[in-house]
Amino acid sequence: MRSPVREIFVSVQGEGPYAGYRQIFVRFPKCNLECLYCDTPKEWDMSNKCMIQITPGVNEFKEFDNPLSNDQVLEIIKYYNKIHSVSLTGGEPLLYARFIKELKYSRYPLYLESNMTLPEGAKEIKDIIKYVAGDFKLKTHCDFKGQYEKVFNDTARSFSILRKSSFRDCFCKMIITKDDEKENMLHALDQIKGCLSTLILQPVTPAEKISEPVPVKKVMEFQEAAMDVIEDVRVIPQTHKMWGCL
Ligand SMILES: C[S@@+](CC[C@H](N)C(=O)[O-])C[C@H]1O[C@@H](n2cnc3c(N)ncnc32)[C@H](O)[C@@H]1O
Ligand SMILES: Nc1nc2[nH]cc(C(=O)O)c2c(=O)[nH]1
Ligand code: SF4
Ligand SMILES: [Mg+2]
Repeated sequence: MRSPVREIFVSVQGEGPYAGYRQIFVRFPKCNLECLYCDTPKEWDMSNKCMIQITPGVNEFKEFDNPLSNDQVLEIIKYYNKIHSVSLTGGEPLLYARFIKELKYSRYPLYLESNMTLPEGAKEIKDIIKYVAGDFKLKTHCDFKGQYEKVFNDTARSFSILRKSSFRDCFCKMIITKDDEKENMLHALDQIKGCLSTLILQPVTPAEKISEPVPVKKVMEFQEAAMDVIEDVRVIPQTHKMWGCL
């Protein structure tokens, strides 16, 4: 099987409870959502090459023709040493669940970075993902075109499918902007609390369409309220942006 891949590189995980671990990032193109704060470019067509990093930390890339086969991706993964896990990200990796299923013989464990809105994709890959970094998008994060209730329910279903188990860790990242309301965060958390090891409150990094940061007081209030629901609630901003790694 083949899939378009935007880029493959080695970096240090910058978000959530695994921040600091050395990972391979496999970034798929395209997404089913358009979050206002998204820091990943959207434009993509099949004439784009897949950019493969040669040396970790160095911005030199080899170009591969798209789409890539599973075997090619597995070979590229094998090429890098001393890796904690392979972050499957995007865009939205669950759009490529059938392709990801064929990466089960990866040299390193698979770490899914997902918006969790595609439960059918979640079902396909639930047995091969060791780490789930799942976002729960709140109402203000994009234009849900009147469909937020469906997105909300699909997200809760995906968390239930990919819940923590003896084999798998599952945590949730909620991006917090100045416009988010505590009640919406708590309503979301209530649906998924039994599926998680940890809730990460990730203050938005100001981007093109969201230029203002979230006030510290707001984040502290969100954390305090969330701790009534689950024990482990941490505030961790995107750390890779601080030192300029990919
Ligand atoms: C680019 S997304 C790709 C994976 C998947 N589509 C998702 O949204 O989880 C990776 C992570 O970056 C986060 N992110 C993107 N832009 C951000 C920003 N401006 N501030 C904080 N987090 C951001 C997303 O919320 C998500 O947790
Ligand atoms: N260093 C680093 N950490 C990350 N954690 C999640 C990322 C993503 O874009 O999915 C990301 C990323 O792009 N870079
Ligand atoms: S779901 Fe992820 S990739 Fe898609 S727009 Fe939102 S942050 Fe960007
Ligand atoms: Mg990123």
